[in-house]
Amino acid sequence: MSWDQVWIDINIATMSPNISEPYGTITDAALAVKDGKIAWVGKRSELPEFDVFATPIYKGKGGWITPGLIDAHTHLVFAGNRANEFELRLNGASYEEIARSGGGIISTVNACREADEAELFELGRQRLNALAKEGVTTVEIKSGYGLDIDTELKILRVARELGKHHHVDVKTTFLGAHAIPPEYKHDSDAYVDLVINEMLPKVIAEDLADAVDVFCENIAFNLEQTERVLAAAKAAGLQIKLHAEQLSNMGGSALAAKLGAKSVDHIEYLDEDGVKALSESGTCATLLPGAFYFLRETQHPPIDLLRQYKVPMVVASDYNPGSSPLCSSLLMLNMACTLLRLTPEEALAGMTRNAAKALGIEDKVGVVEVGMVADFCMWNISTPAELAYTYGVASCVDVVKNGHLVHQ
Ligand SMILES: N=CN[C@@H](CCC(=O)O)C(=O)O
Ligand SMILES: [Zn+2]
Repeated sequence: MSWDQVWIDINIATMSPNISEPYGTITDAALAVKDGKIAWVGKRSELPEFDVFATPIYKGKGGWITPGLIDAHTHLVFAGNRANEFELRLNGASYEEIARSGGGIISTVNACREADEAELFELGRQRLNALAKEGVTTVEIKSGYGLDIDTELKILRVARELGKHHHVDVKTTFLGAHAIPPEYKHDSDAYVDLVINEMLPKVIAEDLADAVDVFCENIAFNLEQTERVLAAAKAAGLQIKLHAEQLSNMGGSALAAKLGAKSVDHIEYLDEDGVKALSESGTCATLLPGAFYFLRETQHPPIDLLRQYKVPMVVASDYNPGSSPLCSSLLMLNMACTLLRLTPEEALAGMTRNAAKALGIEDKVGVVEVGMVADFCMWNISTPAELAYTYGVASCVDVVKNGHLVHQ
């Protein structure tokens, strides 16, 4: 056998649904990489013979390999911060009150309109580095802090550039319908027209987005406006997804499911009919424990119903300056378990296999299987549950991206 690299002295949490062990585990395992793909995976004792002098061999010292982590929901290109609103909330103001009084998303919009591409790129790069150090190999980045043509395009261009200059793969999402900008305060339908008729065509012409998202909420866009944006995106051949049922039950999830959305995200107020709709359409449910924690929400997403109807659950950071200023994949695994009561295995599936599904890349990444892209992490842990159990002890010792060992 001729391989580019071989890993031994390892255990593997493959996260493959084809292996019935918890985490799709293979203990005393080996893994071989060729041409950027996983070429062989299985028991060390069954590893075919290969040229041990010509092949780099990496020894995992009994640690664990997992698929590279996938953060399927972030807003990590933004300027400024909202520490002042954190203080306001601690003095009694609610997230909705701050948004309605012109703060919230709009204050970050003002900062992003001021910032140039170089500044946004550098801020984004630092945040991407922080996620990469914790084993993230693919990230989704949304626009939505521009709310005018130039700034929305600027943010998406920066996100695309980050993907070109960083080993982490970047999937981009156009979220022009994130909030109603002050200029359209009294005519939100006209803003939706702008998003559909002027922004979206430009986004498509420059190939700046893989997907389109909307914030369907009483402080943002109603159901009819949401449907208009998502239908236009779908007609243009883009993937669709939705910020839905975060602060109230607007029925956005069922609408998104009907339109074939890849995921609905937040979903604290999702009801059983909404869960059934997700199940029928194969739409993923993205849980954002960082926002749940930081906004001190009391309404829990319907985890038991999602389990009952076998809806794939995704866990993401939602990294953003307003509702989740927490740039950490591992912290999200922990919070998904402690706050939302996922099992550590469900949480890890939510940042690997199911996250890949939410981004439409499940045929390439998200599990350690032969033929998949060689994106994986080597962890200094004694059981995969440790990834969710502990926090703050750096345990990601190696990252392999597209078959290359990353030095970070
Ligand atoms: N919910 C809407 N959008 C973001 C928050 C954005 C902000 O507050 O800046 C979210 O996913 O939580
Ligand atoms: Zn979000």
